[in-house]
Amino acid sequence: MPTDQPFVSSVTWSDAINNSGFWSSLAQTVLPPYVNTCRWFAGKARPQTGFAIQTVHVVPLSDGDVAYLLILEASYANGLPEQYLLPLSFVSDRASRTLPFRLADVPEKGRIGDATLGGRVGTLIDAIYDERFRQALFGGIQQNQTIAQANGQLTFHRGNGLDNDDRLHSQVLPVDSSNSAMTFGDKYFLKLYRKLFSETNPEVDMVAFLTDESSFDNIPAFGGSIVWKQGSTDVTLGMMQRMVSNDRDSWAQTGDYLNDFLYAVPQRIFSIREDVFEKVELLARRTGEMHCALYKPIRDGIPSNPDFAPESFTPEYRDFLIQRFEDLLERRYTLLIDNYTKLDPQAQRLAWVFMEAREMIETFIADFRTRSIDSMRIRIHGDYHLGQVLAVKNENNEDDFIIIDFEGEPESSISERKIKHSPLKDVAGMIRSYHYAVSAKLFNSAETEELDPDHLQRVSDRWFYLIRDTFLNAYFDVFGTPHPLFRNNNETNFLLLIYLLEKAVYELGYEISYRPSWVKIPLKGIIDVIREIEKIRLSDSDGPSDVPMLQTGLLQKN
Ligand SMILES: Nc1ncnc2c1ncn2[C@@H]1O[C@H](COP(=O)(O)OP(=O)(O)O)[C@@H](O)[C@H]1O
Ligand SMILES: O=P(O)(O)O[C@H]1O[C@H](CO)[C@@H](O[C@H]2O[C@H](CO)[C@@H](O)[C@H](O)[C@H]2O)[C@H](O)[C@H]1O
Repeated sequence: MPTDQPFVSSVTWSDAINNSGFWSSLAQTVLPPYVNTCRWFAGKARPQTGFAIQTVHVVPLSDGDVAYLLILEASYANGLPEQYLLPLSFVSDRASRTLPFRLADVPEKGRIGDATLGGRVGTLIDAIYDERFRQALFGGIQQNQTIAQANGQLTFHRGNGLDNDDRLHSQVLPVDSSNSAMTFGDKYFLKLYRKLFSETNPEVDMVAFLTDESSFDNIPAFGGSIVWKQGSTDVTLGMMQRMVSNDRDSWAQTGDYLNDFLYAVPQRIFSIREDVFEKVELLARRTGEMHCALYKPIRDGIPSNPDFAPESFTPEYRDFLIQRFEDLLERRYTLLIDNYTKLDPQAQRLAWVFMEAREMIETFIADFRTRSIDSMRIRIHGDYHLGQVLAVKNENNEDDFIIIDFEGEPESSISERKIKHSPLKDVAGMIRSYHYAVSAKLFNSAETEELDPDHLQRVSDRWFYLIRDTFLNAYFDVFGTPHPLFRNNNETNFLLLIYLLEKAVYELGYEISYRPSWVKIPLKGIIDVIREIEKIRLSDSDGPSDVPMLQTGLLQKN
């Protein structure tokens, strides 16, 4: 618990809803130190100017008690305020014996602080750890409930993936991430979104669409959602899906396969097991099938669902992508310059090549404005990598994959996340992820510590190129080319390079901020694309000719 001072108020827990003084006092005392310890709070590193409780919703519990859903506003010295969801329960010492859970089982991260409310001594906890609250959410979804609130309504929507179940035992998943997850009887998975936006979360759109309007089975079916309706604005608070019994995610699975590969490297044996290629092909097929399911062409001039109707590469989209890329580049170059001296010499060399290539990259991106592109854009996963795919057994006990987490890129706004892209953006995400997997394994393992880095780089590249090409071939086989999504190889190559570069540049910021020792991985990815751009530039007679050549000498040493 982050504060030792108990929160004392003469207001009782059940009367608190109507007492604004109670909430402002809570927001100024107990909540700031607590929220700053929470994994889901993204504002920890920003200068904060205060917290306020913007809205409080009541959630009635089965025993007559209540929990509250707080919409907490965090304000900063710079930039716009952010809204977070904080569910709150009060466990009084007196009532604790009659509850269907033990306070002692609530983990430290779920304990907000001791409190005495209306003379009752107890503990304020994050209500996700209160079984009664979890059951209230589940019951609300099952019954399509609407609970009127002072500020709008709390509405629960039942999805097509829900059966008629009796009470199912619930649990909070221990994974620490930017959201919170709970499970119901190993059958359903409910995610509560912590950072809120005044729009429907793209994950709900995507999962509901794939469940209800496609035959794509490799996602957990849509079980329902929890929405705060405020006039015409829908704020998504949570989403339920079928729970998937899984071994691990594909990142962990690929890591295991890479262990076998890694152990042979010091003996100068290059060996990839056949089943590794089979897994890569299967994942590529599932990825292609997902994109086919998201491609709903307009028939007789009428889209089946306008939100998912394919669109062309309009001038507006091109401008948006170029602007977004230029802003990203600007932010990354600044970050790189600020952190340059902290990088090791090898990373500094790679960073230098990236900095030298700025003009060439900008010209390559700008070329996107005028290049002829007839391929179409659709809604895509948007944050696709190996960690977003669960390794499962299907009903015939065969290996398969289930795709999760359709929320989109965490750095982007919700409107941006709903913009249609070429599905090659997802393909680029997965290719980058394979590059990460092999690089992280080969360059961070004791087994290869003594090996010549240039040799290791060649081995790593060889693994990556084989896997990448296996993935791409199996992916395109799903469509048969040409396809409206991939009109010709020229367009495909160009778009793939753009999205690969964008992803690697994005990752550079993620690694500088969170895992500086991994910074070389995206830098190497960026430089690989730069080399490809070079090749295109030299062979493309229509291409720009006044861009300075790269200092290729720097590229020879990785
Ligand atoms: N339907 C599901 N069934 C079982 N486990 C799931 C399901 N969805 C997600 N998970 C597990 O929960 C973790 C977090 O889910 P994810 O959707 O990635 O949430 P976040 O947006 O918080 O990262 C996943 O890595 C996976 O282990
Ligand atoms: O938390 P999210 O899944 O939304 O994604 C963020 O974190 C990811 C790391 O967990 C990060 O992914 C990068 O590292 C992965 C290996 O840990 C690798 O597989 C991905 O290809 C690479 O992009 C992701 O970029 C970030 O948004």
